[in-house]
Amino acid sequence: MKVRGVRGAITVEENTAAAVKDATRELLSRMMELNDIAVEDICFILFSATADIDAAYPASAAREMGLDMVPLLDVGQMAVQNGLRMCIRILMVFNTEKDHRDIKHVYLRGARVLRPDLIYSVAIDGPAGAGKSTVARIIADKLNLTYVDTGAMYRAITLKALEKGASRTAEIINIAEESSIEIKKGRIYLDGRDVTEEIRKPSVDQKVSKVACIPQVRQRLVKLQRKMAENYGVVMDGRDIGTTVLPDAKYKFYLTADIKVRAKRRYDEMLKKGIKTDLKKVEEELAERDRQDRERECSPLTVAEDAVIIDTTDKTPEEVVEEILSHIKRREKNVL
Ligand SMILES: Nc1ncnc2c1ncn2[C@@H]1O[C@H](COP(=O)(O)OP(=O)(O)O)[C@@H](O)[C@H]1O
Ligand SMILES: Nc1ccn([C@@H]2O[C@H](COP(=O)(O)OP(=O)(O)O)[C@@H](O)[C@H]2O)c(=O)n1
Repeated sequence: MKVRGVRGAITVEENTAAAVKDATRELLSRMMELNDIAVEDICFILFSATADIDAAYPASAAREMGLDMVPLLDVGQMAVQNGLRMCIRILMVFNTEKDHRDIKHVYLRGARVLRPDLIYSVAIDGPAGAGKSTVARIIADKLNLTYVDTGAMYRAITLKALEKGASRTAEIINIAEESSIEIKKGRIYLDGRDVTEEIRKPSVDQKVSKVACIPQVRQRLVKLQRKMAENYGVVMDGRDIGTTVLPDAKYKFYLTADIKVRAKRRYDEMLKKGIKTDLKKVEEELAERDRQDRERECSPLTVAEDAVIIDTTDKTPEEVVEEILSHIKRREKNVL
């Protein structure tokens, strides 16, 4: 095992013990979760706070989280003219097998401005089967960003509506408003239940675009999606990311491919999962879903003005990833 360090920072809105402890807990949990750090792997943790924070020691929140066997030290942050105010910084040193390039440093809330080179958003939109999720996952991994599959969120609401036999718009809106949806380590949780596989069922495929047409459902999910991108650097894929969810995303891509090729990809995927189907039927369903996604009134599938369009018809996923990374590398110096 090697000894490595991970950095993090977060801002607080007010100088109260509750705000300091809340922020410290949020930051520490996120640093440990993203880097697979167990308590027994931590060597020590240093905390600093700017001079405008004196309501509580950040380390006291760590102790309350069960890190009382870990050496902890609070120090005052050096004051620099016009430096970020109300900020808590953390340096955690721990044992790991990871390469230092794979360490995910975490900058939350107002502290994002400290490392714009690490924390930015990539939006990937396009129709079904264009290859969005395949490449988004790889890109997120290579850039140390968090992958957010927004289609999975619409699918989760659709799954719950099917399970509850809810078909009226008002009932579906209610489900969207009362449900908890979380994405952790590439898996999607609906009210705490892992539904990653279930949301890919053909019955969900058939209904999801209808659910996604309901403006109130979109409002609720877009709010959650923006919150995720506010807190972490993300690669987010969907239909309206570059146009509506993250219109200020630093990078925007629109993937497309011939409908016959997209249908064949989806058909092969289903065969692999042991789902017997008919290629023509898959193509018809895909075309119908595209139609509903393009024609709906609320945030339809369109190309953002500033998106780079990539036709993946004759490209392998590796070629698409290379093309996307070549655009990003022009502006980001840390990308290999
Ligand atoms: N460029 C590509 N060439 C060939 N197959 C691909 C390509 N991109 C994705 N695939 C395959 O096509 C299927 C659909 O891709 P996916 O990434 O799920 O598309 P989307 O997220 O746009 O719906 C997957 O089985 C994936 O392995
Ligand atoms: N940002 C998004 C993402 C998905 N969706 C809807 O959710 C459906 C499923 O999205 P998905 O990305 O899982 O679909 P696939 O392309 O993977 O089949 C889409 O057909 C859209 O109707 C949306 O409206 N807006």
